[in-house]
Amino acid sequence: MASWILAALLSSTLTLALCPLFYLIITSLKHKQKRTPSSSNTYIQSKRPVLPPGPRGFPIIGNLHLLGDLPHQDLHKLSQKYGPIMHLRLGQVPTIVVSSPESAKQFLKTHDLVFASRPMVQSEKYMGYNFKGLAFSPYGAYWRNMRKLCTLELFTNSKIEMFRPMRKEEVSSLVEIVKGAADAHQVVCVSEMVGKVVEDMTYRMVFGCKDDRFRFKPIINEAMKLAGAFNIGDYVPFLAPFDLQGLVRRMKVVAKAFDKILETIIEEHMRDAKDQNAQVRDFIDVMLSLMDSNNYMQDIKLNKDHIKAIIMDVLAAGMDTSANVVNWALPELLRHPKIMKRVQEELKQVVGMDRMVEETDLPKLNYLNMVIKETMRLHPVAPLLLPHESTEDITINGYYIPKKSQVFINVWAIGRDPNAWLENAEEFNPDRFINVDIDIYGRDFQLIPFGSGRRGCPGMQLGLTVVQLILAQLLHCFKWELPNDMSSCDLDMKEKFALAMSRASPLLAIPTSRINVKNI
Ligand code: HEM
Repeated sequence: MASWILAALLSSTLTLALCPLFYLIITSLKHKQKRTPSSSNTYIQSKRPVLPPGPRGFPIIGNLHLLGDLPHQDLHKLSQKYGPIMHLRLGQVPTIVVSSPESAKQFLKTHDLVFASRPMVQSEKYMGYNFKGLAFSPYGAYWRNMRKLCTLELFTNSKIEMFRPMRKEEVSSLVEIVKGAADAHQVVCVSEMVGKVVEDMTYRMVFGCKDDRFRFKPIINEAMKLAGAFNIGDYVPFLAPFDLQGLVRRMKVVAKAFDKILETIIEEHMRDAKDQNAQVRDFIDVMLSLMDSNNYMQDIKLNKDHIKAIIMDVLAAGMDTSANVVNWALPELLRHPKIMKRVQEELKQVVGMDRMVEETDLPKLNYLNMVIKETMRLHPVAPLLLPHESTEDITINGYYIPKKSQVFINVWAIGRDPNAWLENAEEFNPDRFINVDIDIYGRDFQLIPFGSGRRGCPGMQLGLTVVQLILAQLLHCFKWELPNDMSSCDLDMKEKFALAMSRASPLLAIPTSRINVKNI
């Protein structure tokens, strides 16, 4: 971070003409005029709405220097000083950080419509077919149509149901591989195996198969890295043409590689669709069938680029998110053996010891579902959600929020808010949900790992089904221990920030078979 800020400063001093600098200084001064001193009371008492409190910034970079490798944690610390609605300037972009359940409700429910847009970032321009995807499209008719397409055609309950046999097959292959390792007393890389099974499930849903030609993972990993990076071109727009970090160059490489594979796959699907007996098997078939039909997509004639952009979103949004939840839950259970034992007792009661878990068992696994909630409270895979953007000036709690402010909802901080989670907010304790009516679907603002409101996750049900099934199966079929006599206190729980936050180091563990092996 520091190196590219320095690079930006140096090159801006050396290469920029005077005009943009004057413009910047004047813009900075305008921002400062709207600010008042740093006590939050002063803000509320003032008659004219003022920006929320926040740290002072430097010209050009604003407060960018305050964000390190784990920006959600840096913003959490700052919000402890400046309050639950805080203002920063990241480069030239006014940014609001929201860090309490009550204020999140104001942004995502009371004023949902005003904050339903997304900032127009370079990654989406270059890798998202010029804003044709769903996740990073600005709010408007296009986004509404694409959202309808996804919720009415792709992520429906009937589609989730249609892919149930496929999920069963994939989880059974995972169990077989782990069983092989258990029989040989081998250490397995849980993170890698879970990542692979979610990846294969996603390919089969989107493309109808998991052909080795379609190994998108390295491309998606690079795309996620680029989309999650703080790109100076987004924050100091007049520096965008210089591509100081070389990110745009890499985005173009990703876009080209992705497009080449997708073009082949879509062409193959189009050829197959000409067959009279062709069936709709996967997401591409569904979208191709909408290309020629008169449908609800007013004014939008669906073409290949729309389909490719939606596929990019589904691969990026669907794979790492679900895998990361499982990869945070298992180490928490290894660190808390009593909780692990309780989950396994529940599995024994509900499923029995002579068969594997079926999806019909999942709603009955109450304690497992509490473990998942608790995991997502402490380890939300999108700790700042995706950035929202305001479409008009608005005043909230007496604070002026300018149009085109970027808004981060810090769900990582909200999950640790001691006012919302009274007892030992930092402690992993699923029992806190016993007889407590807090759900995970966006209704209760102290727990919103899928966001809430118009931009909330449309793949939530699908993601949760995958998480529950894999976790239940791994815990039912196997006992788990840490390798090399490692104690649970030594388990590294460091985070790696990205669009989907993962563990910094992969989880290694030793499985031992737990249920009657003949029935695996
Ligand atoms: C456990 C797994 C998942 C988690 C934790 C998760 C979380 C999220 C979050 C936090 C957002 C942003 C909400 C906001 O900005 O307010 C989001 C958006 C989105 N998610 Fe998910 N997600 C998961 C699984 C999935 C799956 C499986 C899919 C699709 C296959 C998916 C598709 C999307 C899309 C398309 C958006 C953008 C929605 C929009 O901007 O309108 N997600 N997700």
